[in-house]
Amino acid sequence: MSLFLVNRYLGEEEDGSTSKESQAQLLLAKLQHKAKLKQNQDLREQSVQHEISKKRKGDKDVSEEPPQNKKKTSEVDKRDKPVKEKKKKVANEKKKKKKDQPGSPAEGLLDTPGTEEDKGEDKTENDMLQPPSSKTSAPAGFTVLGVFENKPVQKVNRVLPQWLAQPDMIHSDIKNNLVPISDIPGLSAQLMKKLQNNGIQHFFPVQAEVIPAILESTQQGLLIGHGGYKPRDICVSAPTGSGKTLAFVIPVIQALMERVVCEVRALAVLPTKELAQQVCRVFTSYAEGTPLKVVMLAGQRSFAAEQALLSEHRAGTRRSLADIVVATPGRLVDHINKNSGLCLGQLRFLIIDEADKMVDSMHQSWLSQVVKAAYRSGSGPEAVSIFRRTEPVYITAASLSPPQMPLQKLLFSATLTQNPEKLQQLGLHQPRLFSSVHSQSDTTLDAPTQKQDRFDFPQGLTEYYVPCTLSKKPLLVLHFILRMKLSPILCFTNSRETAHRLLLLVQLFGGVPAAEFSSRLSPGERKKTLKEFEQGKIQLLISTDAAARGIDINGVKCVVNYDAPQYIRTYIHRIGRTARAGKAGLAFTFLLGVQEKNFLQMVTEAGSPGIQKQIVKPENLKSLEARYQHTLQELAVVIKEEEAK
Ligand SMILES: Nc1ncnc2c1ncn2[C@@H]1O[C@H](COP(=O)(O)OP(=O)(O)OP(=O)(O)O)[C@@H](O)[C@H]1O
Repeated sequence: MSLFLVNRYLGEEEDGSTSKESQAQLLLAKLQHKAKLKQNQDLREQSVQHEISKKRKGDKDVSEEPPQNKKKTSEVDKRDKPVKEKKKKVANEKKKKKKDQPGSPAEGLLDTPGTEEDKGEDKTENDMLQPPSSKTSAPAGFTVLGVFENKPVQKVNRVLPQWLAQPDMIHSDIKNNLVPISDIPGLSAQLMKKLQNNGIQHFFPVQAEVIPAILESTQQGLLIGHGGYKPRDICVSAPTGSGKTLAFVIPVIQALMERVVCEVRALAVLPTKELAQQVCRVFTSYAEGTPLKVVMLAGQRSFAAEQALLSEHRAGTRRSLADIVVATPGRLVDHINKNSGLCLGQLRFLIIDEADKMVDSMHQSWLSQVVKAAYRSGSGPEAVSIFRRTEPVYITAASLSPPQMPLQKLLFSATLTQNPEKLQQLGLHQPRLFSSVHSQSDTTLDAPTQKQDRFDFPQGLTEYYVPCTLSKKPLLVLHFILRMKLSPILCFTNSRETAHRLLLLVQLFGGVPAAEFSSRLSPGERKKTLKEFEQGKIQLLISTDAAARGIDINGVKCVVNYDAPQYIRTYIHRIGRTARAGKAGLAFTFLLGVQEKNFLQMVTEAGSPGIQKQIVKPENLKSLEARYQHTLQELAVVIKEEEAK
């Protein structure tokens, strides 16, 4: 039995009682009647047509009469003429009127609909070449297909992700935004005492913002994030010398200081040995008096020595000897691959300092190796405990539900990239950005005008550029140090050869304790040189970009860019070696004529508060000139001797 009754239309029902057969017959009869009526009508039309054509034939016969009869017809024509002329006149007037109308075909725009006759007469050769569509006006409310207009294409704006577009703002004015250390919740009395002993009574703005944010993510202890969720990763972009190091050292020490078992729970990765040493020193200083142990993996010691510092094996079991590891990426990867004593299975904080530089070195795939090691599940009882963790692929309710120890990334830089594609390589989890750059709070970046990222410059810095020629550059350095007494000066060159030759020249000239800092020196020699510069034994340090990033040398009054830096990031890090911690500092950049325009544009676009022109008059250099020329000759000899070696 069917579930539905399907009603079919069977024609109009005259009587509900009529059977289906009689209905069909009635329908058929109706149709036949209609067909007959149509047939009759056709026949009537045909006979009318026939009559008309017969009549026309008769007319034609008359027109084809011999000429004598034509006069008659012409008279008929004459009689008809005024009527015809009248018609023509009306038609012409119509045409004229149409031409005068704005938007008429005369202006090459749309046709107004006219009679067939009009159309035929108006058609010119040009009109015939026009595509038919352009000659037809569109009835109101309809779009004419096939008519293509040149519409301006809308510009596509790059839209920054919310977290990048709307960061937590950090004051760039250090001096007027100091926060007493006691105002920051969650710091132990022991750590506060340590800070005070190190002469720190107040936190700088970046520290006041970032320390509580990191501590908040550890409120539930180290094993589980806030509310059971994985904590948000943190990115910090703040000027050079604004105190970013303590912004991660203090909360990490605070979070780990009550740990029971020693395991590597914090790993700080830095691009150079010198920076790793510097950060390791700060960690060690604040870990003093706590059970925490800090180990550096930067190739300062032999691999075996570093191995011994990391862990020991007793009765067949591994025991970690490090809570905090500070490393360079290359050496770290070596230990991950070759040293079973390094276990990152319980890593809680991954600190990436100079993060933009570290993103650039991502081709070495150090980060993926660290993350892989951190999520490698152990084989012991850990494998089934809370310490087991799986690398989240997609964030879903299911992937977030099993509680597991979180791995939180903390990124720091003075020139953190705003390029989401670059940042994506870091695999950040719901990142939160702290930034002192105000100019890009807008959510959209106008791609063509926004050529480069904008950065915040140190508050106490004054920037100058010095127009000069190639041959006068060394003389200018001597003038700055001997006549203007701007020492200690940190002078940057673009190559280690230039650094070395400039040092030879300054040494030959005499009167200035100087040294070089580049890859020509061994790590030990570099360490010694930095120490002597800091102690004031060296007044002029001539360096490659090896000392451009992160190096914190107390009391550098002046930075000189002997060679103009090619990239804005390099410039910002170089000049950031002075004017640190809210102090004053000077930066001079020597510019050749051809470099001026591009360099000044680069610096202005990056958000420099203003770079001033400093002209050194030739007469100011005169007193040094004769000795300088003599020294140049001596230099040529010395270089020849060096090359001969
Ligand atoms: N709260 C503070 N009070 C006084 N001095 C501080 C404070 N915090 C940091 N400093 C000092 O400021 C100097 C710069 O700090 P730090 O090296 O951390 O800067 P940074 O932001 O990491 O700079 P860069 O981007 O160049 O690496 C250091 O000498 C440090 O000891």
